[in-house]
Amino acid sequence: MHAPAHFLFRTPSIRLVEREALASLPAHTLMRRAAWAAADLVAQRWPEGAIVILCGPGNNGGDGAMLAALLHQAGRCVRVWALPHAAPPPDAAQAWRELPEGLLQPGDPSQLHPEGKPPALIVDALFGIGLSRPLPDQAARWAGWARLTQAPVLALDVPSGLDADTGVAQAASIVATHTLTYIGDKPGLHTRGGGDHAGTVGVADLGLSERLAHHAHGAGRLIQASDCPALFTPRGNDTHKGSYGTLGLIAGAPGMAGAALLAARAALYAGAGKILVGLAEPDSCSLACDPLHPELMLRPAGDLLAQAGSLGVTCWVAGCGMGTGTASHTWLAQLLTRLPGEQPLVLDADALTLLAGDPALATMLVSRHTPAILTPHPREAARLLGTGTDAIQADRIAAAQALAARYRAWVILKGAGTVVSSPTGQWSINGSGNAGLATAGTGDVLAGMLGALLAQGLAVDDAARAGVWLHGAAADELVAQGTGPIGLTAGEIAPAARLLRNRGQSDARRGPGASA
Ligand SMILES: NC(=O)C1=CN([C@@H]2O[C@H](COP(=O)(O)OP(=O)(O)OC[C@H]3O[C@@H](n4cnc5c(N)ncnc54)[C@H](OP(=O)(O)O)[C@@H]3O)[C@@H](O)[C@H]2O)[C@@H](O)CC1
Ligand SMILES: [K+]
Repeated sequence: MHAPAHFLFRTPSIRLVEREALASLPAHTLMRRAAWAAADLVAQRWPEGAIVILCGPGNNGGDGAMLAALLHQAGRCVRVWALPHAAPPPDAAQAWRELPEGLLQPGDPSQLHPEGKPPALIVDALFGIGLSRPLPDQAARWAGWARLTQAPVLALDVPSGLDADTGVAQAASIVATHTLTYIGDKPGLHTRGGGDHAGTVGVADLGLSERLAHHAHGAGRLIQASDCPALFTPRGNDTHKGSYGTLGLIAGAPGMAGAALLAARAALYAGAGKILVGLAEPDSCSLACDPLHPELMLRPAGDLLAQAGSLGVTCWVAGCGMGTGTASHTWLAQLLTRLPGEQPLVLDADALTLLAGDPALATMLVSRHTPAILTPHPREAARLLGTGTDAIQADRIAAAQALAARYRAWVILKGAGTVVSSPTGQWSINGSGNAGLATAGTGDVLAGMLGALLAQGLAVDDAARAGVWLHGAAADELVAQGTGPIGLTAGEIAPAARLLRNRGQSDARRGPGASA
């Protein structure tokens, strides 16, 4: 539970550390360390069988060539194919000089056993962090061949074709089952296409972790269970419902009551003491109570807001299926400016659309003392920034930071590898979750969970990180049980999250050694 933070570094920081190390270490040291780290991994993970290594024209190709020499010395059957390289950089040139004769193959790896056994392992050393344009046709063909073999693929540093900073993958990118990344972990391996292309990610720091630590101020973090200790703090016996907060939820316009119930039930399962649901319906509620969860208290949104002062609400969530009409606009403005005190606030879905459409609401949000949490998906983020979804997805970290700065809020940019940014631009990427979450209602569940954690007194930064991690981890738990990713339903996430919190809490009670 107390693992050190797992940092993520963008390419300029990695390049800086690489340059410092190259200047102070004997020639070729780093590439040798990179190749040794890969050779160790291959020996452990794929101890037998033939290995194909695909090399590119730069230092990533040099890593591959040096790895080939080491594996050959260890008695492994290795074949190397290389893209044309006129004048490789010095480290790579040295690696090619050291490559034993006979390993470098002419032609194309697809000619290798066309109908026969695939190699035990394909190593992708085509391109690393130096890829600056579309993959050349030959590399694209080799990547396609590697996919067809269905052999395990180990990418050195970065799967070729995947952007190490943004996770944007070219169509022809290598799809790796494993990635051994060098010096420090990289955001592009964990957001957008990173999850699909990098497989299991390991880090070889090449002895540079201390140097890299000097650059941690601009780095991000991968959110893991160990970053969310507050989720697993054991509850005291001498507590009551008031100890765990009262959540006020403004959600569920006519036809969208499901969104309100999903969010409210998720908040209940995430441990909120009391939940008041203000249904976004004009006069009276079409739903008197939730028959499955009569614990939830339902009333019209207007009534809930009018009574807010006497109800002791400790956190508000607004937006899930709330609608974007005049009444919803009024309720949102009321939430932002006219309630007694200033409780933590989560804005989702329709609340974000309203915000994007009215600068006056944005001004109210920015004027809050305590930053709110915004939970846009990429299309909502595009509306909030006045741009297109493609621009958001082209650099999700930059988009989350820009949103956080513009609205002076915590931003949770949803999607594969959810990005969290603080109002001042400190960013993290969620390390949990899977494609099962790509279904209606999961956003409502996340909003409800975040509200519940805030209502229970978590600080906004802890709640933002813990909420996204718990939501993703619950989906991972469901997949592990066979309930997804296909057909996972949003309503199943909350009970799985409850299980994880309680399991982690009882592990915490048992003390060190127990797993969350
Ligand atoms: N330096 C060190 O000590 C260490 C480095 N390490 C390793 O080096 C990797 C970075 O090496 P790198 O900078 O040489 O970049 P890399 O990814 O090999 O590719 C650049 C080459 O590809 C070319 N090129 C680019 N795009 C292209 C395209 N579409 N189509 C065709 N060509 C294209 C580009 O040509 P140019 O753009 O210059 O014309 C250049 O020749 C890093 O990921 C790690 O694996 C580790 O060993 C640790 C120690
Ligand atoms: K690579």
